[in-house]
Amino acid sequence: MDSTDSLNPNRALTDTRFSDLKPPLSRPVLDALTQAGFHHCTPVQATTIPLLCGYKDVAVDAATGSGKTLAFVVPLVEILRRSSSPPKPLQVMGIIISPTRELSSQIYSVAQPFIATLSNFKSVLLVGGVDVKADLKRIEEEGANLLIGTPGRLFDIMERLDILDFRNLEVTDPIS
Ligand SMILES: Nc1ncnc2c1ncn2[C@@H]1O[C@H](COP(=O)(O)OP(=O)(O)OP(=O)(O)O)[C@@H](O)[C@H]1O
Repeated sequence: MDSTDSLNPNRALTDTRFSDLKPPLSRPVLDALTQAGFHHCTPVQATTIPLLCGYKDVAVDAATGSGKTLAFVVPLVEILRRSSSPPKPLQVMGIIISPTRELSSQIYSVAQPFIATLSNFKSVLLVGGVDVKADLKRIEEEGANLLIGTPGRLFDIMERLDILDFRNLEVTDPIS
């Protein structure tokens, strides 16, 4: 944490520990949070993580630095952990879209320790400024279960790579 972080008023912590949340987070995710030095939730995390873990649709508008990244990465990984078997290499289980390369890279880095708790699960960063052919080759060779990137590159990859299986993302329940 740098000196500006400790002065960041948007990141005030609540009394709620990650280990207090209901439904409870899994042990590997709690361990990854502890390892990263995160013990108490920010307000946006305390509010949204339980809702998302309960499969609610959530839209959040919160200040910069308020901890939104973990607020969606933690429930995403929790939900992925509920799957009884690891996905096939080209089975896409989730997509995180963000407007800039920098934000996508930041989300990708923050997500890694949590993604690492999933077995046989591959996340890929897909942003402009990198040779698209290299992205395609990497996906074909290593697989892609979670796509994190910017809209242009994600769309490009989806158009070019029909071997990716998006069927798991289809909405099966009407939103009420
Ligand atoms: N529960 C927590 N405890 C301590 N630090 C935290 C916690 N959650 C997030 N942080 C830290 O707060 C900082 C801001 O978090 P984050 O980048 O997720 O905010 P954000 O709301 O997504 O901001 P932005 O809108 O700029 O993307 C990061 O340095 C992150 O490591």
